[in-house]
Amino acid sequence: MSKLLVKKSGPLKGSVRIKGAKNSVLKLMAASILADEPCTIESVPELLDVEVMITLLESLGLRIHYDKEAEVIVTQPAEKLLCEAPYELIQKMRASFLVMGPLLAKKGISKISMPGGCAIGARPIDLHLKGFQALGAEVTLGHGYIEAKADNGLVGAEIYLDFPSVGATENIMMAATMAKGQTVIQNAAKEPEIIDLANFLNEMGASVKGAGTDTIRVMGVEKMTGSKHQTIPDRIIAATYMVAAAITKGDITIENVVSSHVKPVTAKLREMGVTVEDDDDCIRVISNGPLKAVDITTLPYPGFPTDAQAQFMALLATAEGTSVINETVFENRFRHVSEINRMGANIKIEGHSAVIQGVTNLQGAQVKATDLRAGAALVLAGLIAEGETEIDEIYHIDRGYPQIENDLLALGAAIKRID
Ligand SMILES: CC(=O)N[C@H]1[C@@H](OP(=O)(O)OP(=O)(O)OC[C@H]2O[C@@H](n3ccc(=O)[nH]c3=O)[C@H](O)[C@@H]2O)O[C@H](CO)[C@@H](O)[C@@H]1O
Ligand SMILES: C=C(OP(=O)(O)O)C(=O)O
Repeated sequence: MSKLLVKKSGPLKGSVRIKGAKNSVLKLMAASILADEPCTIESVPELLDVEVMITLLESLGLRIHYDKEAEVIVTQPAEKLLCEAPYELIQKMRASFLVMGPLLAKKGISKISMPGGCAIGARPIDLHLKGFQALGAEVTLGHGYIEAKADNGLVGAEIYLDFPSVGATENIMMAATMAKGQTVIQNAAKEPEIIDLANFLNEMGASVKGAGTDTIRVMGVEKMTGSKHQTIPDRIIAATYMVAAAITKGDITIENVVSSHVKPVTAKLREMGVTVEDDDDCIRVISNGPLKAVDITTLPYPGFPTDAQAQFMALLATAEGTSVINETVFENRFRHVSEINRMGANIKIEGHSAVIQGVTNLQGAQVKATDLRAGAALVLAGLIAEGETEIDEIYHIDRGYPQIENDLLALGAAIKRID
């Protein structure tokens, strides 16, 4: 199994270009199920999760061509679209569940393995299912599978989400594209990835209005065509490299980023005493003084992203003073705490909060990535820890960072992958 070896690296310097967002591209790929014609998706990063989605779509009958060099995926509609997604694929990646909405819209039936909990929490799918039921689907559970069926097709409805779930908003939005009449999703998630998906759906002939606000209106259409779409840049990878600059007292320019997507991250770095210069699509992060402790509460967008929480935990581990991180999005997203503490940090968990007492330095240790962003946090901590840090179970990191070591090497980090 591969590992990453990270050595104390000194200030990282230079520029890095951000690739397409994992959390957007997986949904765009799922949405291509709806099209009667080929779809072209650009800026597709080379990630494990993308491979899983390709396998899943192929298992449903779509034909996929992925040009990794050009970062382009072309999807061809299935001659006979199947509607069942097995456990093997769903358990590998939660975003697999996002094929349910499009399948239901297109075929009137879909049978998907129930996704289990994962390293960051139980992650139920009740809001997705309530949405499908409101659209007229009959939902049954049995033998570990969820079957949703609408013999006479879906019918538009008003749906209020108890929580602005990203996945539920996306799944319901896709299901509603071909329902009869209008669907209104209230308390919808407002993440940039939702807007990207809505734009793609509209380019395919759907009528989705209000994405990016808390009320999304979808007017059903009869048919969806092909489309060509460029994926938005990955705001969480951008945030990770912003932290890399801050933690190593470096100077990194991040290119191909939408600055407004990382505002909460920029604000927290500035509060810590880091200089952040931002243009619309480029951010320079310069860090040379001491880092101040700050408090952070994760929230749905435009709040501070839970997907950047672990990386900030690594950063705050050596800030001056005591910081508190409140995790409000997932109920169990602190598994990285014990790993960062193995490196000499002083972090205590109190319910949904982590109290971080800054220490003067970290020490390299053998640690393991417990989930994707936890892994990224350990890489960041390894960059400033005395000696060498050996990170195991890095397949988690490969789910969401295309060859993280190459980006960091180019910025001057001492990092290598070993088998
Ligand atoms: C592939 C992808 O895009 N993943 C992102 C997506 O995950 P995902 O779409 O799974 O996240 P959600 O916004 O749905 O989940 C947020 C919270 O709502 C709860 N919930 C969700 C659905 C539901 O039916 N019932 C329910 O209780 C979840 O357990 C969690 O506590 O948004 C999260 C929140 O920004 C990010 O951390 C993930 O990186
Ligand atoms: C939690 C994440 O992804 P997923 O929802 O695919 O587990 C993430 O991207 O940080």
